[in-house]
Amino acid sequence: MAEQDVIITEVALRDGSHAIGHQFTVDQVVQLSKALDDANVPYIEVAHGDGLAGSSLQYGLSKTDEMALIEAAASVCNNAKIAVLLLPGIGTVQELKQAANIGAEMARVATHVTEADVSSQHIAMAKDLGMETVGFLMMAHMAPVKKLVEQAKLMESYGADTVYVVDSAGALLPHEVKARIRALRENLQINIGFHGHNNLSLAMANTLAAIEEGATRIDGSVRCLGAGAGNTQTEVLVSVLDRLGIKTGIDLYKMMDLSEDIAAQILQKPQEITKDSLVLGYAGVYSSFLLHAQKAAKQFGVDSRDILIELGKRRVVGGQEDMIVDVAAEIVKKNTAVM
Ligand SMILES: CC[C@H](O)CC(=O)C(=O)O
Ligand SMILES: [Mn+2]
Repeated sequence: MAEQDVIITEVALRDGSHAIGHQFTVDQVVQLSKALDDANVPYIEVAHGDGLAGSSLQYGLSKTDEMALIEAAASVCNNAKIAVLLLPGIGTVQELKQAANIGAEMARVATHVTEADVSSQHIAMAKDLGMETVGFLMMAHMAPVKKLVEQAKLMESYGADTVYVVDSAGALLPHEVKARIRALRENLQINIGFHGHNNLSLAMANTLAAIEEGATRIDGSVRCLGAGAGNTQTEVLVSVLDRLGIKTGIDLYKMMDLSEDIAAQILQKPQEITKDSLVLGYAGVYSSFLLHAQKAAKQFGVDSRDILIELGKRRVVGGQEDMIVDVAAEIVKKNTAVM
């Protein structure tokens, strides 16, 4: 029997960046990475929430240069491999090279679910750099299964070792996850992964549905330290998989301890499904939009849920963060006209 049936990537140090306004410090990253490595977590993703070079006015400025965070994480891990996320158009092959030089061993190249073709250069470069490569198809609820398969096959043809179904909005229902993973399983030769968000309280159910259909690469965030309501909670996932007899190779007690002692201290407030994170899942909006929408709601004196619902109707995708303020301003205009 294999040592691991399911391989977990811990994403708190990248996806969790959204939840804390990209304020990670070297000290936090060192503490968490060291503990995750000690708990035998195989992959730890570290980067700005929006991937390499995400630090900007558009996406939010990082407190600490992400390269310093990546280097710090790599320097304290004995077994865990450091993964980085890269969204072509935000990050470039230059940042990828830099990350590889300082210890990143896995490149996860993320595109909108219908735009896999923009990943070919970055996947090829990651392979040239000797990195393990992942194609990350975001906002997977926005494309029909056939389209998703077509896009995943493109990533496979560029050399990706794994393709992920990414439920960025936490909008997918378990039967929708099943259909997607099954179709990928039937049509691709490479590993299939799943990345969930808990906005509709379905991250665990969706993850189990994905595993049932053959996904072997799964993302989790300890203490739900991820965008929106967070991701599938890693320590809970490890417990559930253990009960199912599915091996992750992760030490459960150590995972629970680091959740309590380190991750909980990083969160500015305990992670829960709030009215706003719930609306992300309900309306199908990118989880990373949460803090931006809340900020705009405050600035314009409107209900953040109205902004998110409208963004969902307009099918706004990553990279269109400027629309959040536009929508808030339009709601004010509309409300004033009615008065
Ligand atoms: C903005 C990138 C995004 O946070 C990637 C991701 O984790 C997702 O789409 O869920
Ligand atoms: Mn995510």
